[in-house]
Amino acid sequence: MTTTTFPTGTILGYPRIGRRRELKQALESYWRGASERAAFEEAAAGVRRATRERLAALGLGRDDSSIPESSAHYDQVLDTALAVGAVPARFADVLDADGRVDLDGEFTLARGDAERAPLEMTKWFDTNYHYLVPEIGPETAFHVADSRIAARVAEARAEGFTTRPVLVGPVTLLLLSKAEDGAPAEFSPLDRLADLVPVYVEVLRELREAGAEWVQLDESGLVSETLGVDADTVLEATRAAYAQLHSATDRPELFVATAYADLGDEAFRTLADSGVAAIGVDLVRGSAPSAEAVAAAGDVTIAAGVIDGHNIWRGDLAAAFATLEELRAQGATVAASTSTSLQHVPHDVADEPQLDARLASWLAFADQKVGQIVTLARGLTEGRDAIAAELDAATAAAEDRAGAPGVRDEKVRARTAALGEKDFSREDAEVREAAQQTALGLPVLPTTTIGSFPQTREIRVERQRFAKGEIDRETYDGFLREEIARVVALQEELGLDVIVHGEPERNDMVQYFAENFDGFDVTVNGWVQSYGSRCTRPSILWGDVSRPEAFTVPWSSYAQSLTSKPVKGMLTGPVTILAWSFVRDDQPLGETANQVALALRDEIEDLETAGIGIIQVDEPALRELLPLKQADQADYLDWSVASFRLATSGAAERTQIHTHLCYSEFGQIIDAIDGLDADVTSIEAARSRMEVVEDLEKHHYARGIGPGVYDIHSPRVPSTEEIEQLLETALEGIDSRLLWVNPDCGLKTRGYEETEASLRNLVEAAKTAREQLAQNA
Ligand code: MET
Ligand SMILES: [Zn+2]
Repeated sequence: MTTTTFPTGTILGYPRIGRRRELKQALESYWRGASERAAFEEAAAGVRRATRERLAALGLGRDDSSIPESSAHYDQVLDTALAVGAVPARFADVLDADGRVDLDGEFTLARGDAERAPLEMTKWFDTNYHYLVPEIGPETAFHVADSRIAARVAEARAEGFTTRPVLVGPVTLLLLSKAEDGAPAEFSPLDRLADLVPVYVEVLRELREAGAEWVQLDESGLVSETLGVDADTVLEATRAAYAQLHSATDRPELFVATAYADLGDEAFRTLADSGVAAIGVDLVRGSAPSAEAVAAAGDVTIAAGVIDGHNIWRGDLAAAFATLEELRAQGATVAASTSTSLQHVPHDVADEPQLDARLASWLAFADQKVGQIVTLARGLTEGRDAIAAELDAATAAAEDRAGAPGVRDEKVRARTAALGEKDFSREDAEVREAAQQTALGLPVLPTTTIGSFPQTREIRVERQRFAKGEIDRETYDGFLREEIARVVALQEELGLDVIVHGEPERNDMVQYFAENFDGFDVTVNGWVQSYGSRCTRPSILWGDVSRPEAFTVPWSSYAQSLTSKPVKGMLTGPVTILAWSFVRDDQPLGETANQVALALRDEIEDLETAGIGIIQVDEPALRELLPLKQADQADYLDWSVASFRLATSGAAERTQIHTHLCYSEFGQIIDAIDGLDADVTSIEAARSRMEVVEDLEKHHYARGIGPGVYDIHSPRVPSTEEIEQLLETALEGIDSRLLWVNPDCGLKTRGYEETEASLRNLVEAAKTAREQLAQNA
């Protein structure tokens, strides 16, 4: 057994897609068949190497386990699942005769193939990162199926580093898993803990052999109250798992990291009692363990997550250091850490030279945060005086930010202050339904799409050329209008009932709004991994928000001018704009949400005036921001639902307000969805095979609803029969008068060939279902 001390400063993880998204390029080129496996492996290794070198250059130690080995080709949950052989029966063939899985097997699980849907994807805690959901049943044969994490440790070792491998811990892995299809109703993946932990013991031995002195086991499952298992059961599982891991020989020291919410004394003590050597706590979202818990914890190291891993503000460094000193004064062994992995923030503020220098001085991306950790660690070793200059500089930046122009806009403040109850509600739903039926005259089971059409290479090229000034605004707008005309014509040819303009003018559904609202700035290189090779570039919401002028109206009205069918205007809702941006942390989110809502309300008014009869306000992130603690959820749902209603309730009765939410687990927030009071709601359902219908039925959901019948996350074309089947399932729980027929989400990541084929099948399936309904009537 090793007895190395825990590093004084560390981070829980680092962005892994590469500073210039090198891993994304490598993945997509491999998937396209444009590069060989060896070239892919080489590129992935290059990203890992660059990361280690960068972190060492920023001041983390090469050989003290402070650098996490947190890379993953596709997803860290998948990596851990593969390491312990959590491969569902429907993918049994990806295992070779020795029970091992290779790179292509990994991608089959992640992306599916012609016969099989991939593993389901869902949000990682309350972030916009999506992990692949392992499917575990009573028969899942856990075994070491893959040793890549150990291989990465060895690879680092060969390059002169002692890094700290990161795995999802056993309790969290099971909490985040779903029961495999066909498992008995009472089965819960956590039932398999006793079978799983021995495989972790083997993995730990491999890691030790590869040279790891510490291992990080991510157990954020311990902080969440939204995973459907009660706290006592989780603590009991934790006790059992870590007693066993602790008693294993030939293993690295155990660092259990938790993040995204308060760990709480009880869970902290459970971990400390089990003998783990270091515990990570999120002190941005949660509070430090109590003095008693610290005193009782013996010599466990507390990795105090004082630097926000989930947002980009430079923050109050002096307060962070004071927190560390306070813990230390209580007798704790303390290390400075980030509150979460830095995978949620971009690489480097220095990559954004276009940003206003003043704004830039308020920010810290991953590399700046590593710098802050190194500073705090130095303070812990050398004393506060040694870092006084850095602490003062951060304080000065925070003061500058508080008084900067635009951070407060009195006009915006006056408007939110004057809001009253009537600004949050519409006419009764039945009244609206009648008015809309008259205005729109849609058939039963109306077909539509979620908004975006494929963003072709051509669109991206033209956008680039416009951004670079190679073509003028008029030429670019002309190109976009042609694109819209093409997409409208295609939808008419396919026979869709409600038409969209296709969103070619938007590079991103949030950034587009950030660009057109005051109070935001956007980045150029600020990519953050969303899932697999997909990245988004969150905007920075730093000031009071307002809308200078109408901006979606010209596109929607142009589309409407081309067709007699209704065109659906397309906006992104306030909660999603907040969730997918880096949001100011100096006022309650609810206040910021209302500012965004008013800006959207202005746009809705203008769309209506321009003759747009259907307006969709997307809120795919509504579930994402749901607090992990039950005690905080009611307040969140109150302000988030209110902001949507504030945005939409100015609409006339005859205007049909749609909303769209993707990602499952709707049962948890169905009251809130109902509370949005949208006339029609489209949700993701194809991948989870319409599980959501049961929730809707139980809830007696009474307004328009479109559970997705076409999974747009993979290039697979669903057959007409398959869609008919899904519609049949939907009709078992949903009144035909309320059911809409649509894909799970927007089509922008898809190619035209598969999109056309899929939509053709969708329209065909709707037709058949309509005929059946007519026959049965
Ligand atoms: C992630 S939700 C996407 C909704 C958007 N209207 C689109 O179709 O792309
Ligand atoms: Zn969506």
